Amino acid sequence: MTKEVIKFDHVSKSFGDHQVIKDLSFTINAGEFITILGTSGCGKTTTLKMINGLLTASSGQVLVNGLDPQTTDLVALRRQIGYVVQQVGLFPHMTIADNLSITPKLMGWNQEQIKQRNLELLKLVDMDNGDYLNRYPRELSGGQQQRIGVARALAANPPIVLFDEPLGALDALTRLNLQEDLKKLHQQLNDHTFVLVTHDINEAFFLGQRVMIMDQGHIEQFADPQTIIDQPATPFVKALLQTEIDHQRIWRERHD
Ligand SMILES: Nc1ncnc2c1ncn2[C@@H]1O[C@H](COP(=O)(O)OP(=O)(O)OP(=O)(O)O)[C@@H](O)[C@H]1O
Repeated sequence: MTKEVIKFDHVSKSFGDHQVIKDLSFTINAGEFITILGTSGCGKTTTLKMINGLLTASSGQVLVNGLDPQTTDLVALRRQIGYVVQQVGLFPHMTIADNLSITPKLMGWNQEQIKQRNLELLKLVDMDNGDYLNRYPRELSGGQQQRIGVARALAANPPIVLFDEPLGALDALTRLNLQEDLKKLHQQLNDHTFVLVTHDINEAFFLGQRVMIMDQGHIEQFADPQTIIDQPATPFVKALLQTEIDHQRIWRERHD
């Protein structure tokens, strides 16, 4: 039976008199890998931040595992939701081990549990092949830092992980590798729900079991990639798909 883990019910969000999110309603089920795709400024990050309580809805209701993020305490929320951002957000003056331990410490785990979990986490993100735990973030490449960012979000094994443009700052090859690894990670974790924001159409369609296409604060289409390709719901979605077809045509013309 499918279980709803994230539910938006007629949610809107305004900053001053600028309404950024307009009457947004959707549900995400346990274990899904959802991508949110849209142009810059359409409200993707705002939507993600209303899931983990960093922003409050101006009207309507957000529910995460039946809880309202606004009225749930920080520790309970961190147990439910991991968060990975493009800027990685590792603390530069803390070792990788200490960065990974932040949430487990907050939850009162003992030293041995934390040590054990750190080793498991490095394995999960394919970084168990070197002595990374005692290094500082500046001693890792951008791709490795991003892997640690993912590991840190998974530290307390939250059932939901939110990713905000996690691969945006990486070169194309590293990005492709990490896309593959994120997909594998989701399969390996099995019942975890991933929600990933991107403006890269290929990334959205490769990773998302369902893709939420947004424009100007509302959903244009929310469906699996094949349905979107076969039956684009709106002129905006058609135009978005066309940009990708145009890119590929230009690429072929240049290289034939
Ligand atoms: N704290 C804030 N105060 C005022 N306006 C904000 C705030 N946060 C976001 N906005 C505005 O809300 C709109 C949506 O922003 P949001 O960051 O959600 O877009 P996005 O789709 O994630 O864009 P991008 O892909 O560029 O990150 C933008 O016009 C932005 O300027």
